[in-house]
Amino acid sequence: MNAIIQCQQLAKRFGSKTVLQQLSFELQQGDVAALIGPNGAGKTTLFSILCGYLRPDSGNASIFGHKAGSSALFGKVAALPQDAQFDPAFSIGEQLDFYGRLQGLSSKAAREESKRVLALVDLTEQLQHKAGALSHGMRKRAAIAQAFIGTPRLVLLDEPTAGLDPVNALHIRQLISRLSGEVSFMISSHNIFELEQLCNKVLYLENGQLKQHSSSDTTTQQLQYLTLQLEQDNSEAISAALRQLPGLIDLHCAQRRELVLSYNPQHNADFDLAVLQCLAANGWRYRNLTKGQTLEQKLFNPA
Ligand SMILES: Nc1ncnc2c1ncn2[C@@H]1O[C@H](COP(=O)(O)OP(=O)(O)OP(=O)(O)O)[C@@H](O)[C@H]1O
Repeated sequence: MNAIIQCQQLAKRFGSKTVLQQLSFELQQGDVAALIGPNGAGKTTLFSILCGYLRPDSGNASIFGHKAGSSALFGKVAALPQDAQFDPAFSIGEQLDFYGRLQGLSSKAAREESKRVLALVDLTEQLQHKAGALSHGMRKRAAIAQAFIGTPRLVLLDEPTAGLDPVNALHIRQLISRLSGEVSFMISSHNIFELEQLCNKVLYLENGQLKQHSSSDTTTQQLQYLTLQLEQDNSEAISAALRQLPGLIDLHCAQRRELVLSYNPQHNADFDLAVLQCLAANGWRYRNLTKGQTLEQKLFNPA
């Protein structure tokens, strides 16, 4: 097996707060791996260590056999940081050219590369546009394009579809799926549904610890889903209470007044009942609670 990422006993603290604890896992060539976990679980910290932006306090992280962040990985590993931004003063093309030049391309080759990666995310027309003239979704797609400059063999994407509408999110998933034959991916997201469609491996982080590390064949297929439509704008309070329920794997706000929960019925066979009991105990009214596929899956993957 060709390991692309090997982490052994990785640990990281910020001051007195332990953010990652004794994290050990391996990803193989061709894997599309999901990194999931609640807010503050340590996903971005792990990404930052893998990218070489942060050093672990102890343990090892290696990529293609080299220490994370080492110069041997230059051009082989690319990342989309969670809050990637473009400079509003320059055009998208100029900024992508700059990243291409940093990778050693000539001006002409960098311009061709900028066009190629913008075409991947359907932004060919926006080459000359400044970032400020693009919608949030377009800026996000341009940032994803930046991660594909050159020929990276591993791409780390932190929340690649956050803030995108369902159609744009679908385009990004299709792009990842199309490229996954040539490139290995590690993707962090709160949207477990998209990860289920894309990923063959799941890393579940909670409080800086790896709770599950397994193939999606054996993990996500065991998961069940609930969509909870609320009567009022009290999703934050309800989410906080539901996150305490045993068996919960992920919870996200799919849209205003709609929460989507995934859970492992092997950990809690009566999870749906527990949700109803929690709502009743707090006097929270809801409009609808459904089991199964999301609207997005029904709309875009009717088969
Ligand atoms: N530079 C820092 N200094 C101090 N604490 C930090 C720093 N970066 C992250 N943390 C803390 O480390 C913990 C993990 O943060 P991290 O951003 O890795 O979580 P996450 O899983 O990516 O969260 P989210 O899903 O909200 O993006 C949090 O408690 C956060 O407050």
